[in-house]
Amino acid sequence: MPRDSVTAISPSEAKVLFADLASAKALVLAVSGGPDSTALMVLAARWRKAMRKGPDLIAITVDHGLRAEARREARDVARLAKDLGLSHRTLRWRGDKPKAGIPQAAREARYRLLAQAARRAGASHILTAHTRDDQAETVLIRMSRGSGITGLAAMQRIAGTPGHDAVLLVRPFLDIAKLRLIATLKKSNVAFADDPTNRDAAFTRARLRGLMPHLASEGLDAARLALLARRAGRADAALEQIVEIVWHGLVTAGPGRSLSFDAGALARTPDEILLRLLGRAIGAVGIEGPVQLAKLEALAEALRAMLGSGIRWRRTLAGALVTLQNGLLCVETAPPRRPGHGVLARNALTKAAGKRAKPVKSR
Ligand SMILES: Nc1ncnc2c1ncn2[C@@H]1O[C@H](COP(=O)(O)OP(=O)(O)OP(=O)(O)O)[C@@H](O)[C@H]1O
Repeated sequence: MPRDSVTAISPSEAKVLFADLASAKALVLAVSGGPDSTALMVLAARWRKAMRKGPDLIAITVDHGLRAEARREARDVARLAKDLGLSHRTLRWRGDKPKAGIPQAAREARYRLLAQAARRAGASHILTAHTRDDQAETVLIRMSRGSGITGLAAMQRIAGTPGHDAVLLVRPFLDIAKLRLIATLKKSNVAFADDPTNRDAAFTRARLRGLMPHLASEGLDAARLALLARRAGRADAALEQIVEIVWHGLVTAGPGRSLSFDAGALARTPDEILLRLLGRAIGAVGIEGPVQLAKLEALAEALRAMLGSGIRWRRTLAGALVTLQNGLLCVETAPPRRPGHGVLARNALTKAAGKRAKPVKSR
């Protein structure tokens, strides 16, 4: 990174970063106590102080109960919040912790607690301190999984809070280098916590973070990866808009929650659009959650081969039944599995459909 770009964030720059939030009633700041979120708290507090009227700011720290130091770090955040004139609460993740998949479970618990706190405070938005470096790592993770355009678009500045869509999640620092946030804290002599799990090679993200300097020496630095995300995001938004128009032109609501499409029109639709139409339809009527991209691709490919053949064709995916007959593609909720047959019935159904049952998120 060029030396001149490692400058502290100025008050006028912070004003631009938070500008669209000025009319909110209240905002929750998600503050772990690490450098990024400590900078979020400091900059948001100064921004608010400079305004006569503006949102109430509530800093929230989630103690996941996973590290001994977490309690002390939460107390340090509380102390700094008080110095900055902000209200602060520490919320604890109670109950049994899973043996595997701790980062994902902690993340879900964190967003649940933050969304609850936001609702209680009448806050429309939760602000996190994700930086351009986090965005770059997310792009690398998605690349390693062979993600499509939607996945490569990585994180958005504003999106629904995962699992709690009614509260918006805002990432004002998504285009800001982490080093600039550290420079901001150093300039103001504000201390922050160091979480060693950020360097723990047991986690994919930490391992990819370790690769960043090597990739940067070949030109694949955080700025380039974030640029890729932005361009993918632009293409993804355009595709979604086209899909929206095509959807309304092609879809007919049938009995129950069923949806049908003219097979001839689908046959003329480009692969990416056909894929997204199918994904939407299955997402709307399926009862087993989001569908994995690779499974959707396999279904769309099989369907493409049958469109126009005149042959009756059926598949189930993610709790949706997809039927092609009489020139129509119908997508409806799959019939319930027979009670008492558990795994056997499930396997028989999915084997017949040539699919594995458990869907996971599509990217
Ligand atoms: N314990 C915590 N308490 C409050 N906020 C937190 C906590 N941990 C993380 N955050 C918020 O989430 C942001 C991202 O943190 P981190 O990158 O560690 O989380 P993550 O699990 O990768 O999040 P995501 O999955 O949403 O990318 C932080 O900048 C901070 O705003």
